[in-house]
Amino acid sequence: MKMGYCNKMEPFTEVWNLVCEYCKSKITEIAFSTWISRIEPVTLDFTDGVAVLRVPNELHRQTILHYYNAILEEAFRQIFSREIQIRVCVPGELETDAKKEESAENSDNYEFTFDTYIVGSSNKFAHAASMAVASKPASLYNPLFIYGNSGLGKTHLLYAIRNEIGNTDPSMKIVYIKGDEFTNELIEAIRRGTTGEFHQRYRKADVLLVDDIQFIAGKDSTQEEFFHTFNTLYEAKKQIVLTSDRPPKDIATLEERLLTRFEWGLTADIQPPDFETRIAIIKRKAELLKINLPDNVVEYIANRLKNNIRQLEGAVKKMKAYSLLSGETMNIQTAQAAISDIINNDQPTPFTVEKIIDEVARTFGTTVDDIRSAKRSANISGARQMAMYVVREITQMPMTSIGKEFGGRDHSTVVYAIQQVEKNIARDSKTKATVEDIIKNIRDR
Ligand SMILES: Nc1ncnc2c1ncn2[C@@H]1O[C@H](COP(=O)(O)OP(=O)(O)OP(=O)(O)O)[C@@H](O)[C@H]1O
Repeated sequence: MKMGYCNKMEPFTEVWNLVCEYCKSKITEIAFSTWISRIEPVTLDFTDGVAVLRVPNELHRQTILHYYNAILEEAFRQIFSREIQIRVCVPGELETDAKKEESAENSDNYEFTFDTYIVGSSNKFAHAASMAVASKPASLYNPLFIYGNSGLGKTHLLYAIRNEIGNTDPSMKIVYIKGDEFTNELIEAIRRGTTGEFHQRYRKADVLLVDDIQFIAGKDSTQEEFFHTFNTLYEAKKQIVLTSDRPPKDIATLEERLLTRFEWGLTADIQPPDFETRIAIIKRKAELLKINLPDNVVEYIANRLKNNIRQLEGAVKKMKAYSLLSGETMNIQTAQAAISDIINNDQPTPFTVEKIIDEVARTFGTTVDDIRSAKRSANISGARQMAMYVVREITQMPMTSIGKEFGGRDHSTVVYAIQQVEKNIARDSKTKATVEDIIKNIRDR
């Protein structure tokens, strides 16, 4: 049996019917109906000699690969008198699926707007203030300082402000930046001698939105730069919105002059959502992801994930993924699995020496390479001593191993460095605050 063919068939139903006929003649009816009849033909590519088949789940894939691969290849050989290799995929794996997923994703990736923000007692003040700022930039609260723990919707509000202002007045120059990126960009600009461009970018904004401003604290040149940016914008009556995980007064190494400025406008906090708000959020996320969650499942999730909206959203997404991949229904068992995945994934990542040196480098306005190098300028030596101290504090690594991490320095150098930092901590509160902020930033990152 031979067929004329073009290079790629998508899907290849006719050919597939022939393959099925062949298999039926070789295996039992039960085996056929259990395994072969549930295969979906996806593409047949003659150039590569590959047939892609889709099966409902991983177990099915493994069975086909182990027990039916040979017979399927034989069927193709009979039909085309040539070798065709079989590739078996499960839903979600293929490009076509990727595209479908992408469009589904896009609907998942709903925009961070005021429309998609659920308001409850825990966030209504921050929400109202953000709406006010978005409707009349720089006339009501300037700066607006929003703070709250991770995953409670600070970034969502910043984006909502950006979207709202951008839609109302597309001519507005809106700049969004994260505090640590601001630091990185500044260090880079100083290194390349392009600070002029850096100033322009931020000081010419109509609206400046800085997420996680706490990351600039303790970093002298960044704070200096931000101070001037702030003043320029404020005096030109431009809107500034800042977010942080703490209120200004709790950012230990924030310069006094910045602290005062951050409190000039309005400070609004976001607390963890109450039960009703959690229920509303889960339902809304499920609706946006186009999945149907029974009320008992919604309540089950709301009773277990209380402090972080990102996790609530993660649970709903996980449930959708389970249902797409294995056709599982939305019940308490699936919710249980989704939640335990999230809680397990939520374990803090271990502190690596790299991560620690990176944060210290940022704080001192230098680089990881410099800290690990033999350079001896005061700032780099100070950063190196601090990095050794923090590595010891966090990891309890032996001194000799710490030495190796810092360009092969010996035990006594590490001991000396740590003693120096200890002395500084004892005699000035700024060093102590710097250490605390560095450790907190490493944890939060
Ligand atoms: N009130 C809300 N209504 C709807 N979705 C929300 C709400 N609050 C947070 N979310 C969603 O939760 C997720 C986490 O929110 P977001 O990233 O804004 O948190 P964050 O406070 O900026 O956290 P981090 O400090 O870790 O950056 C986002 O997907 C956001 O859309």
